[in-house]
Amino acid sequence: KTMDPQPTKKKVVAVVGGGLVGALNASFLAKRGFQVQLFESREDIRQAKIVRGRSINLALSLRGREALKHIGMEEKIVSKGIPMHARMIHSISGKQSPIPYGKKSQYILSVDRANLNKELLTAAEAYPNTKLNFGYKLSDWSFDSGMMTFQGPNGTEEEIYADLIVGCDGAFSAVRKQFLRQSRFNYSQTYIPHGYIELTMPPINGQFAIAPNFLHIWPRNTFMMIALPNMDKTFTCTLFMPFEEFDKITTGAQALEFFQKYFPDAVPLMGVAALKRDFFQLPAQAMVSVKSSPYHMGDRCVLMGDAAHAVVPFYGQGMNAGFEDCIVFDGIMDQFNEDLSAVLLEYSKIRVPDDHAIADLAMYNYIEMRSHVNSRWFLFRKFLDNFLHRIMPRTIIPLYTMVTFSRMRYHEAVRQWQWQNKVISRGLFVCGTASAIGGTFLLIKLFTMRPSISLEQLWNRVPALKWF
Ligand SMILES: Cc1cc2nc3c(=O)[nH]c(=O)nc-3n(C[C@H](O)[C@H](O)[C@H](O)COP(=O)(O)OP(=O)(O)OC[C@H]3O[C@@H](n4cnc5c(N)ncnc54)[C@H](O)[C@@H]3O)c2cc1C
Ligand SMILES: COc1ccc2c(c1)CN(c1nc(C(=O)N(C)c3cc(Cl)c(F)cc3C(=O)O)c(Cl)s1)C2
Repeated sequence: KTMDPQPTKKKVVAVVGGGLVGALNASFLAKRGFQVQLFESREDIRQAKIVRGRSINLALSLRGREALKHIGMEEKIVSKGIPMHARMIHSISGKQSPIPYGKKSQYILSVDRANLNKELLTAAEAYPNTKLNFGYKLSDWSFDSGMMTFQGPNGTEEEIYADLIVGCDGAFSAVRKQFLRQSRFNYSQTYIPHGYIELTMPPINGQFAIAPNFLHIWPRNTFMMIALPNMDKTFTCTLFMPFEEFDKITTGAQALEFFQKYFPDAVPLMGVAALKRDFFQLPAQAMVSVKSSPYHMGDRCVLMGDAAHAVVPFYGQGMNAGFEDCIVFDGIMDQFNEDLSAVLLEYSKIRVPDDHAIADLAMYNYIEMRSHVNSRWFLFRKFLDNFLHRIMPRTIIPLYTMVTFSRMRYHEAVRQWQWQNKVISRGLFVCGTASAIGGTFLLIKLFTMRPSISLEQLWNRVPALKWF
C-alpha cells in the first residue's frame, strides 16, 4: 500500500509591507491556505491617528475593483467611494467643460486611502491563518536560509523564517535591496522635477463646493491641479508643479498671487486663509518612477506593487496595477499548482512587460500633460478620441479606456494604441493630401471660370479661410 502522501503542511508566507498591496495580498494568500505573516513597519493605522504623507484619496478603476472582488471586498469599498463619471476641465477663465469617461457604466471611484488600507488589513486579519505584525521593519533577508531580520517593536532585532517572502514594502523597498546584490537584476529609478502638495476645498453650506461626481482638472501646462471628492463633501486638490516653482513661493501672499493668476476660480472655493495655511502645511512631495526586473529570486522571494514598479501618478494606475499584480500572481499559482519556482519565474515573465508598460504610459502622460496640455488642448484631444471611437468603435479605442476600463494587458493596450496612432496619422495624411488636392483644384476652377472674383471677395466668401 503506497504511503499516503504527506498532507502538505501549508507553507509560511511572509508579506513585508502592510500598505494597500501588502494588505490585499495577505488576503489572497490566506485564501489559498498559506500560513500568512504580514510585517508592517508603521504602527497599526487602525489605532493611530491619520498620518499625512501619501495622497489622501485615489482613483479606483476596473483593475483594482477586480482584485477587490476576488476577496469579496468590492461592494464594501465601492459603497464608500464616490463615482466620477467624467472629467471637469477648468479653463483659466473659470469655464467648466465636462468630458465623460465613456458610457454610463464607465466611471472611476474616488476612495479614501487610509480607510481602504484599514478595510484591507481587517479583511486579512479575519483569516484564521493570518497574523498581522506591526512595528516590524525589515532590514535584511537571506535567500538561502529564508531568514528575515526585523527591527522589532521594542527596538529588538528579530530573525523570522518564511518559505516565501512577498515584498510589498513600497517604492523604497528594503526587500528589493537584496535583489540589487543579485547579478542580472535590472533596476532604474527616475525622480521627476515636479512635486505635489495637497489642498482642501471645504463644503459650502454643507454641500460640495464643485460638482461631486467629476475628476476636476485645471491643466496649465507646467502646472496642473486635480481634485477628487471625499465622503465628507470636501475635495482633496493635488497641485503638481516643478520643485523650483514651489521654491519661489515662500509667503502666503505669493501663494495667493499664484493661485489668483493660474487657478482664480479655486481661490474663493478654498478660502484665502485656508489656502495660505494648507500651501505650507507639508513640503512638496517627490514622485519617483521605479522599474525593475525580474520580480523574483528563485522560489524564495517575489516583489509586488510599488516595490516592483512605482509609477508616477499621471494615469491613476499605481494602486490599480499593484492590485492587478495580486490577481495575476494568484492565477499563476493555480496554473502551476503552487510550485513556487515555476510560479515565480512565470510571474516575472508575464508581469514585467505589463508593469513596465504602465510605468512608461504614466511617464509619457506626465510629459504630455506638462508640455502642451492646457484646457483647450485637453478638450480637443478627448473630443478627437471620443469622435474617432464613435465612428470606428472596434478599431479606435481611446488609450485611457483600455487602461482604465478594461483588463487588457497594459503592454497590449500600448501596442494597440501605437497601431491606432499609425492608422490615424496615415488617415489624416490621406485626408490632408486629398483635401489639399481637391481644394487647389476647386480654387483653380473658381479662378478660371470667374476671373472677375477678387481675392478679398474670395476671402469674405469662404469664412474658413480667415483661420489661415
Ligand atoms: C500623489 C499620488 C497620487 C496617486 N493616485 C493614485 C490613484 O489615483 N490611483 C492609483 O491606483 N494609484 C495612485 N497612486 C499610487 C498608489 O499610491 C501606490 O501605487 C500604492 O500606494 C502602492 O501600494 P503599495 O502597497 O505597493 O506601496 P505603499 O502604499 O507604499 O505601502 C508600502 C508599505 O510598506 C511599509 N514598509 C516600507 N518599508 C518597510 C520595511 N522595511 N519593513 C516593513 N514595512 C515596510 C510602508 O510602511 C507601507 O505601509 C498615487 C500615488 C501618489 C504619490
Ligand atoms: C489622487 O491623485 C491623483 C493624481 C493623478 C491622477 C489621479 C489621482 C487619477 N488620475 C487619473 N487619470 C486618468 C487618466 O486615464 N488620464 C489620462 C488622466 C490623467 C491625468 Cl494627469 C488627469 F489629470 C486626468 C486624466 C483623465 O483622463 O481623467 C484617469 Cl481615467 S484617473 C490621474
